Amino acid sequence: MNHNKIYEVLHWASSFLKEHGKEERVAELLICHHLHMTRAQLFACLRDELNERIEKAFVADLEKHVNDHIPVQYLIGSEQFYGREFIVNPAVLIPRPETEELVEGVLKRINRLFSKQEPVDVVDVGTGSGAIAVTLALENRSLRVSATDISPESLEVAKENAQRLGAEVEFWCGDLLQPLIQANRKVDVVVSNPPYIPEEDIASLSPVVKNCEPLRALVGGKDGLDFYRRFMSELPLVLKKRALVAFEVGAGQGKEVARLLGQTFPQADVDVAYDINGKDRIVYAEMKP
Ligand SMILES: C[S@@+](CC[C@H](N)C(=O)[O-])C[C@H]1O[C@@H](n2cnc3c(N)ncnc32)[C@H](O)[C@@H]1O
Repeated sequence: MNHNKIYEVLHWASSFLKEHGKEERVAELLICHHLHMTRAQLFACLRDELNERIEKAFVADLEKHVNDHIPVQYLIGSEQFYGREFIVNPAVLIPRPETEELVEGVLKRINRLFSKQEPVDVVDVGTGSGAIAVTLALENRSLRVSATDISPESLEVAKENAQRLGAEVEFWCGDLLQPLIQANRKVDVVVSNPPYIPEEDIASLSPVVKNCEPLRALVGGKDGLDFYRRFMSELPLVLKKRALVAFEVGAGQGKEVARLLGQTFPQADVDVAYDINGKDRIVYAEMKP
């Protein structure tokens, strides 16, 4: 029996995706996943015939992506973050490239603010897949990293990522910083990419985001700022005297989050970092004794 060649199926899949307004590169990502191959390996065997069972599974996934808007990362079960592969499923937000900037900024500031001799305690609040906490722990092995999330399902994914990637992270299930407050834990660094999308903006998000990613990971109340406001009463209870706070924010939120931090910590140096398009991305507050 004659089977379709890989390049023929790929060609058909790319047109199918294009026709439905989806990115054509999804075809390559999905076929590599089904063939258990890297991109380079795929290109070396484009003229081979595609096994019928694999073709069916591949087409079924393409249809889920086009018809049900399931993100390709959930279909293949992983996403790259800071050069590492993180497991993802619909219980967690797919880590975004923008959040890599937050990790980079935090690593730089930790090096500048804290002496190499003292242990630095860091907590990632709302860890999701664990992308931030695990990356910090792997990039700077001397950090003592903990992470919290309100969702036990998210924490399962984060724990699996920590274990597979060989990172030591202590996980806590609970509301914002409450697990640490109750354990009377103090930390040097609080980092968070909390839900920050205003309620009314959810309707205008792409179906891939609003129908598939957990709403609890996205919505930050009426104006998107609920989580930052709630942080202001909890941060003073966990932070040591010399400390760093780093929050990812949505476009247009930097000024208000900076104001909240300045009001809560009048001695702090607060600054907003912008992305290459000039949108506010991260607010940092550095407290010195
Ligand atoms: C925007 S996602 C960020 C996920 C991950 N840190 C990242 O950057 O990819 C926000 C996370 O906050 C968690 N979350 C929502 N409400 C929370 C709460 N009250 N306390 C702790 N975590 C919460 C969600 O479950 C979700 O994992």
